[in-house]
Amino acid sequence: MAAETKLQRETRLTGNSDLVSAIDATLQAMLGQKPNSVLARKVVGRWCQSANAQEFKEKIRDYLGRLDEQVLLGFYMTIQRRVEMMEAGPARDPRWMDATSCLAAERHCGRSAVTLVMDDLDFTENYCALLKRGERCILEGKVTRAFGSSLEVVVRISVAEVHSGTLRMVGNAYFMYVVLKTEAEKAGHIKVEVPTLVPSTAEEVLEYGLAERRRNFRKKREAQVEELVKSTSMEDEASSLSPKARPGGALTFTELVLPVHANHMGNTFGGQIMHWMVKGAKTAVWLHLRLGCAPQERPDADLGVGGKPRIRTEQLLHSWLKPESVDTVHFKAPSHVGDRVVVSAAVTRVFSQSIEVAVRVSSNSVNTQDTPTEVNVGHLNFSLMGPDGPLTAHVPDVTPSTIEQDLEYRRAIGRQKFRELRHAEVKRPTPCPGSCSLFSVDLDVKGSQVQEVAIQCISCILCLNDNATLRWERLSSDEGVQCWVEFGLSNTASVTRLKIQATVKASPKDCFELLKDAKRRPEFDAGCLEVLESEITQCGENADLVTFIYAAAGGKKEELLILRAHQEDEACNVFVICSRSVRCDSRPPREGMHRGEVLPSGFIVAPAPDTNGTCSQVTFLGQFSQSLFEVIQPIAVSNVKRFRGILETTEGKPNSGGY
Ligand SMILES: CCCC(=O)SCCNC(=O)CCNC(=O)[C@H](O)C(C)(C)COP(=O)(O)OP(=O)(O)OC[C@H]1O[C@@H](n2cnc3c(N)ncnc32)[C@H](O)[C@@H]1OP(=O)(O)O
Repeated sequence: MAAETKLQRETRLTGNSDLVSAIDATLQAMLGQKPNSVLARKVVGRWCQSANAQEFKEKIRDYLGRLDEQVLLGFYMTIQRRVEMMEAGPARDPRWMDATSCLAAERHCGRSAVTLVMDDLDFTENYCALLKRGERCILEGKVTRAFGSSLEVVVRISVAEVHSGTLRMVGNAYFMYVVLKTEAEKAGHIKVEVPTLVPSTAEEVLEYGLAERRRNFRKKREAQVEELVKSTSMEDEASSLSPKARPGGALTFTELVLPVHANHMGNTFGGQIMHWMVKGAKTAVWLHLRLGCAPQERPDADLGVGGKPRIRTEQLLHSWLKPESVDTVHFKAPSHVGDRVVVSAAVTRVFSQSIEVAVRVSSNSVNTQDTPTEVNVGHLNFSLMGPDGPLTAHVPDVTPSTIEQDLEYRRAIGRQKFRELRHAEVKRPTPCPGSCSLFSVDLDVKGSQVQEVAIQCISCILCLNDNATLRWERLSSDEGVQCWVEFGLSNTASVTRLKIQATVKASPKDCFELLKDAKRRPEFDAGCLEVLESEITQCGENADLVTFIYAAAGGKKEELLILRAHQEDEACNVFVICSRSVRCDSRPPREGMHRGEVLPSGFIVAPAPDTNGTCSQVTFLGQFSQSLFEVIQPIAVSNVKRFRGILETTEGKPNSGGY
């Protein structure tokens, strides 16, 4: 895309009515004047022509010369922030995230599905600053796990920096979807099942496990918040109801659901409801801030929640709200085109680093005006940012005046504790340099988890073999050994998969016995230098934990801690053995040795067609990071040839010599 010229940018921004009316509102507050969109447009134009705040101050002198210099400099920052937020629109607009997650959910189910819950909306980077015009914002939706009639989808937001060619993850959100029943299914009380999802890569296995935990948290949220409120200390309770009440900023507004607000099923688009909720929440916070400002004549009248001097009106002009997190937004019931959607938002509590707003949404059709149905509830958290950093500690807290406000105020602390608890529990491990954390899973050898990981590993290999959506391209066919490659999405984190197949003149059982014997691995695997026999631990009947010493790229040695899982189907004469790297507290990396890691890979051994079980079809399925592909592919092909060589010359008898 050709870069936008300065003039094109100015034309675009001065023609943006949202931006112009926001600047107009700020000017009205600063100058105490009537709406004047012509002036606002001119100010935006001058801002576009200025390279920095100083230049802006000079250029704007004829319009706003009477304003204090500091105010003008702050005003420059305000416009900058608004433009950044506006340009980051697609990334943070919940409508885009909802549409993305819906596409992923419906693709998996092959039928219509609706949003039930959205949560864990987190932005890890200052996405507004990253997402400049001309950069590509990529929203990727992926099903993490299917349950019964529901499934979880993660939406990852990244920014592709066109000039540097890098892809940076800036945020993510999780959605629960439920498949929509047909009229016949509803009438017959038929239970609908979503197709199961078999994770294949380590990343998917990790998300798969965490999805279950996240679901449990969602389901027990309300009860657990109540528990946490009960356990809140007496000091917190004492700070609640007070005769000197200062209720949180609150407002209610009504929206008419038009066809443009509805999704392809005629329901109000979940993302549209979230958009209204965000609008309501932000306005409630601004009201709270406006009403809670220190009076000009007594600037030190009262303190903010963090014990800092209360925020002043002029500071508000240069501040902006940063979304911190969105607690579970639960879509309890649908609303439809023609409904009146009523959004009520109220600030419930101000913490030293965040401001919580409760938003309730109800809906009713024109003939049920007096009996609205609650369709949605959510809690959104913001922090107040100024040109020099956070200002939340300067914001006055809510002092509840009614029993309902008091209840919400207490629950806010329960919700905050719940958020912390959930984050600690479902947090994805962050890679630490030099340690194996990219592809490995954490393992407690004595726990039941070993069996679960073993089964997932087997499923992963079977899924790779059977998955009709994978695109295998034939790479080579040499001495009866065929090799295919499957390239994933070409982004930095992507994985390359390799399939190698050969017919071996030996029974599937003999092939399997050779593969299963960890000590014999170096006989056919050129990279495997040693197997630490004293470190082979049996984990139940179908798995073992083995430390291998491998030759890593560059000739250095590295160790791999591998969980090997196997499955024997004697009746069908089909055997599967696969391995993946793990982390384990009882087996830390030995001193001076780098611990490498590998993604799940393995062998499927089955009778070769038309050989009556005397010959086997051996299929190797491997997954590697793309950078290693060139090195690994020829080694993997030659390993399969060596493996075949051992079995065809020595009949694979245990310890019968080798190479
Ligand atoms: C185009 C983008 C998508 C959209 O925008 S859709 C528009 C926005 N969404 C909506 O309008 C949906 C409104 N909600 C509804 O209509 C109903 O709540 C909905 C989704 C049909 C479900 O109703 P029911 O069938 O009565 O619910 P149910 O109790 O049988 O549960 C169904 C599945 O959901 C699960 N569930 C319920 N509460 C949960 C929670 N708090 N956290 C996580 N999962 C939860 C429940 O376990 C069940 O799943 P499973 O069958 O066990 O897998």
